[in-house]
Amino acid sequence: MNAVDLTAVTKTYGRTRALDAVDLSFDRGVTGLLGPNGAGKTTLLRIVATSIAADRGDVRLLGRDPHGSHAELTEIRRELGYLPQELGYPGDMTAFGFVEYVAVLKEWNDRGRRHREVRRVLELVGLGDLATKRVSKLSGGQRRRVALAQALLGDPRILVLDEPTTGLDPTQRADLRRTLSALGGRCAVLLSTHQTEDVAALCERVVVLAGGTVRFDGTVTDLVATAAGRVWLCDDEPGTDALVSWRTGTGRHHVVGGTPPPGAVPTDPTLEDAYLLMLGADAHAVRAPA
Ligand SMILES: Nc1ncnc2c1ncn2[C@@H]1O[C@H](COP(=O)(O)OP(=O)(O)OP(=O)(O)O)[C@@H](O)[C@H]1O
Repeated sequence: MNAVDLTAVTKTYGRTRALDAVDLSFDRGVTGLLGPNGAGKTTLLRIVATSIAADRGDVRLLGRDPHGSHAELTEIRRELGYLPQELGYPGDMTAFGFVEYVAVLKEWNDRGRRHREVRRVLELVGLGDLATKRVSKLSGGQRRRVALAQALLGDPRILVLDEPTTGLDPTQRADLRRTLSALGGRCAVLLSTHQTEDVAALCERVVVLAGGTVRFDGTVTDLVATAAGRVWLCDDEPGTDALVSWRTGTGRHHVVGGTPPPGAVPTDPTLEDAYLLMLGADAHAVRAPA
């Protein structure tokens, strides 16, 4: 039995088909979900987190149907942690108070056990020393870690993280990677991000979504291999048929796709190069604002 089994899952908002007959299964390990804006990543994560229902298709979480009975849903939610893209903090709570509030909602009724668990998850995200600080006074990255702490309550078997690295500085991102890779050994971690380097550093598996469908599902190494021989460094401005190119800090041009410019030297592709090539024209929407 997989932790998560999705079969022909479809979700439509009005006229927008956010997910179109998606088949995916997840078990132990860290899977990165990549895709341009509007690809359907958050919709997929919200379905796995039982926050919304699919219109069609079958969703099995830990072998159970989240919309079968209230008892089944409760059983699933006990084993599920969810970090949404945006999380509101009611009132002017401390970090400890907020995580404890979520623990109460998750029916951690024994006060002593609950307090120990809240302290454990705050330590796990490196916020032990800031537990008594008001959330409103924390930095954006620290607040994101409070949000992560609540998702880790009870050592879930399914962990759903929507853009967990947003707002984290490089040290915090490295700490988060260490925490998540350790968790991946015993639970199914599913995370969405726009940071291909986080996926390259952390995930065994990568799923690329675009337009509500799965464009790639495999290892990071296999995705990177699809770009072999299609990325170059050159001194002169590349031709117009390159998919994308930019001038690097060394003054050379990094060219992805198209025909090799004169004097171009092949270079090892990154996951970002492979991702851009995989999405082709759609990928420009991702890089355009940069
Ligand atoms: N509540 C909603 N009502 C209407 N349309 C929605 C709603 N939520 C999502 N959509 C639409 O569904 C599509 C998929 O959105 P979703 O948020 O799942 O994408 P995403 O890949 O997470 O995007 P992003 O990277 O921008 O967060 C988009 O076209 C979006 O506009």
